[in-house]
Amino acid sequence: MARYVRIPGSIALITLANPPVNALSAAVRRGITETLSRAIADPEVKAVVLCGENGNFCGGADIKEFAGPMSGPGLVPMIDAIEAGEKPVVAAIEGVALGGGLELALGCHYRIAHCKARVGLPEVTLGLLPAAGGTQRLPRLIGLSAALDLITTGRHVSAQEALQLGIVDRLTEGDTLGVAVEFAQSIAGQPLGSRRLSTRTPACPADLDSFLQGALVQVRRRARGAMAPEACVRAVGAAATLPYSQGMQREQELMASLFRSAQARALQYCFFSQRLVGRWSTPSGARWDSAEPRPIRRAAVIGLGTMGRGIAVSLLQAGIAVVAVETDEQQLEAGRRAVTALLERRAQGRGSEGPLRFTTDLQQLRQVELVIEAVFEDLAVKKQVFRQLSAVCPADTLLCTNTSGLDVEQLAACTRSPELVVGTHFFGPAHVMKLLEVVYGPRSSPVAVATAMHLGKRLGKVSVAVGNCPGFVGNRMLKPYLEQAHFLLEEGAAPEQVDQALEEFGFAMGVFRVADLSGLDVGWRVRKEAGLTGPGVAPGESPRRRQGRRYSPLPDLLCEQGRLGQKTGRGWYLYEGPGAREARPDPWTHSFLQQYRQQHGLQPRAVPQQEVLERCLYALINEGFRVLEDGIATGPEDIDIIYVFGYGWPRHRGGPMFHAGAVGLATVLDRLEHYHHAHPDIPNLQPSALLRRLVASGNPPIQKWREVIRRVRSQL
Ligand SMILES: CC(C)(COP(=O)(O)OP(=O)(O)OC[C@H]1O[C@@H](n2cnc3c(N)ncnc32)[C@H](O)[C@@H]1OP(=O)(O)O)[C@@H](O)C(=O)NCCC(=O)NCCSC(=O)/C=C/CCCCCCCCCCCCC(=O)O
Repeated sequence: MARYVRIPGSIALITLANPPVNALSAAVRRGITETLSRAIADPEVKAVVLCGENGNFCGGADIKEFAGPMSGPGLVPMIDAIEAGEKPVVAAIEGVALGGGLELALGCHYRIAHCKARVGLPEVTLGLLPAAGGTQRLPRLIGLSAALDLITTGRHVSAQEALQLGIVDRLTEGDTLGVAVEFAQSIAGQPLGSRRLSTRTPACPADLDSFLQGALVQVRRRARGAMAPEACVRAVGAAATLPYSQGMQREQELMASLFRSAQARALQYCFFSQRLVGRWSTPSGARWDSAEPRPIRRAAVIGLGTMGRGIAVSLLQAGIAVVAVETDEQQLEAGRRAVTALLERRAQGRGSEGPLRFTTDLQQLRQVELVIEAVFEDLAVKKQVFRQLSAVCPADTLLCTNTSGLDVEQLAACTRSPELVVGTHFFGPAHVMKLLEVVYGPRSSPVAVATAMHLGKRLGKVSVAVGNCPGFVGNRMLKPYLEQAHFLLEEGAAPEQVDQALEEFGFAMGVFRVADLSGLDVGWRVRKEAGLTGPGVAPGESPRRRQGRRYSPLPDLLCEQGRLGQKTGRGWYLYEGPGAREARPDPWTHSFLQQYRQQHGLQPRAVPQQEVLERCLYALINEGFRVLEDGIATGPEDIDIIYVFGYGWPRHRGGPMFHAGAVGLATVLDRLEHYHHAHPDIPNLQPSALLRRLVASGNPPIQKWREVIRRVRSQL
């Protein structure tokens, strides 16, 4: 797992060989330890070059090993041995040097990188810290402040920035290995002194205490409730205040507190799930490894509202030529201005966008290979657009809809080639948010799904393939969550109390603050169309019952009052004025709720925080199990990735389905049974068959759920 070659000029070349990213598995660590001893023992060898196979230096410790007992040589003594050796070791960095990979390079005496390489210490994103000396050596190399930034964000740094920061000594545009070997020859025999980073003193800000205090406040704000960023600050702080060996001890202690934590497990699950969702399949047998995506060079976006603008920007930034279409000149002009402004704002340092054209003429779509419709969320309007598109575009054009939950199959039915219709559900702002739900209908062809999934990847999104049903995965599960939040208000809770419980759980914003931000009229329109409120409601129907089940008209009543959220300066909360962002609890809302409860004979009670969390989250999770039963998502990982990337679910809690497993499926079942017993008129609280089956199967680990799901589906 590490190859050793003697090359002319007294250089030993050690190559990490564990494709695809040369992760530091036990075998690789053993290989490095053995080959290094060999180089040190060989009197002919004057210097060593360390590189990685396959165009990658090293992607870090082998994350798969973290789940089991760690064995084999430790990373820390291995890296210490490199640094302490009397022969210079040069790291030749191509591709990535991440995590333990960069720590390994920091143990080397020199670092030479290819200009396209990336380096970083992303351990924090896995719920860990760089515990192979990274928190102690990096501050000694680039100063405390820069090291803290890299270690607490885990961001990847380009080779150019790495050179500026002083992480690497030299860049090359050509043959990295050749340059490193030549360099190694040139420095052989020179004293190593301060090239050993552990011997240096880190450069620190003048007021260290308040600097570290500020850093703690900042990381707490950024990732509410996450343990690893705080531990990173403390470990880097130790580099500033303790001698190297004691700092290393502190680093190990802090790592031990994270290593087996539930948060680290959740974050590592997210890492692998993000990759797993790329290996999609559909019930009709289409698969990621057999369906060939079509190349997309020219696309069109229909509708330049907020979503359409973001989608156009996203396509352009991926180098795809875009025809942007609006219905009339005025809307087109507004769209043009908005898209141009977005591009200008994002252009700094880029400027490799595809060409952009604006038009009101659908005939201009004859040359495009893919169209994304992003018009008003109204089935009749969208159907009309699809009919027109089908008439104008070549028959083999892929037609995508950016609906957030309407029936993709009904749109497909309006076209000549229904097999080339899929949903591409972007999340706003579409040029920023990472999630793309790719929705296949019963007739979507493998090539259509593959092309949309591949397009998502090109746009830098995490794409998840899901089946067609109202709301797809994300919005379908959101419905029971929102519903519980409204019921809790009826029963005595205040919006800020519900939000506080959810924010303490880790959401950046609670449900009511999100509703105010997105606009309460969005859901109002959907409920009107569904006949739940407005003129479609049967006369004489009780305001608190719809279609035989409990219903809360609270959000409808707010909309009727013109309280649409931030844009009107009032919603569930009160704002300084229309468009202002700071939400303040509103006495009006409190007295409105009081009157509402009186009017409906509801006795308010103190709702415990635990109940807020359980009812909102378990109702959402229960719907997740139904989504799995129905085959709308293939596995729990699809749901979790959708929620982490699209709905602000705290990543360190792994996603709703992972959370259910972490709490214990039997507990979730028990609490749902309890709440359903108390509220028999809320069908969403009735535990799903799959949840029952998983509990009966002995609460298997989430990686084994798919087997149970297959059995349940085959029986349903
Ligand atoms: C940028 C990447 C490297 C590459 O991206 P890309 O080209 O897009 O490819 P991917 O699809 O992402 O990856 C390809 C496959 O490779 C797998 N992969 C990638 N990286 C790793 C890895 N590090 N380990 C294992 N496998 C990896 C990936 O899963 C893909 O396979 P598949 O499709 O899933 O099958 C990108 O991959 C990337 O970003 N990788 C992760 C980089 C990273 O985060 N590195 C940091 C890893 S953590 C680390 O390095 C830690 C170092 C310090 C450890 C010290 C350990 C000491 C233990 C002490 C224990 C103390 C307490 C003990 C107490 C107790 O026992 O109880």
